[in-house]
Amino acid sequence: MPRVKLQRFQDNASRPDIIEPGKPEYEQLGGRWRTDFFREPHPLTLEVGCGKGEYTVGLAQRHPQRNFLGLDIKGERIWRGSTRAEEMGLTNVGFVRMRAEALAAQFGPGELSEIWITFPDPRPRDRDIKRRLTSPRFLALYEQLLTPGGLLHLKTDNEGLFEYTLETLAAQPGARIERLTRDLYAETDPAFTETQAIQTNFEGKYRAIGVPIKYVQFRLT
Ligand SMILES: C[S@@+](CC[C@H](N)C(=O)[O-])C[C@H]1O[C@@H](n2cnc3c(N)ncnc32)[C@H](O)[C@@H]1O
Repeated sequence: MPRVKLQRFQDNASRPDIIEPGKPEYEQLGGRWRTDFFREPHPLTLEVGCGKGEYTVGLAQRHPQRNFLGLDIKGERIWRGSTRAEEMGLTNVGFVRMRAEALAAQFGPGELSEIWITFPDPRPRDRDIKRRLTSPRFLALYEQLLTPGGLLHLKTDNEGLFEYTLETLAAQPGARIERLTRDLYAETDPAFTETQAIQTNFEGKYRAIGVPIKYVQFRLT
């Protein structure tokens, strides 16, 4: 393994803001994240597939009265988010290295106030539908972990995944779409201002080449 990567993994192992396999808190904080992990027991927002954590850190900076967790399977990406949060002196942000499939082992029922799904891998092949982060299997998981009426947000460049998600929501009893746009940055409605304010790494790349960003905000209950 390259030396820099190894060093980052070692950093992750000693950072209290990162929960990952091998640490005593891993899969032990369910129902207690707000009180036992964060400094203040504020409402908790989770970003699934946070990559380098720009969005989680950006949200945490804008909302000091809330707590934010970025989740990703890649330790090196999480290291970047954690490093940025540390440089900014943020105390309302953390990261967890795990697969989203195992969410129910990490969080208690109703523990999350909001979930962001930002530029998930589109998984276009039929045999990978189950792995899409907005497939019925994942929506059922999110519903279990969200407070009743909790908000979900999807941002994506990918038309196929976006339309798939809308079809899935239409077939989901109780699901309600609150806001929807197929071109977020063309919107002048102030309802979208907050969502335009922070960009993920992938979002910046797609915007730079003129790909419209799709966004939907919804509730499952
Ligand atoms: C296309 S990148 C987007 C990263 C970031 N959200 C952004 O917009 O810049 C997708 C991210 O999701 C993570 N990921 C994909 N499948 C995952 C899974 N099942 N559980 C956790 N993370 C996953 C990948 O490691 C990657 O960092």
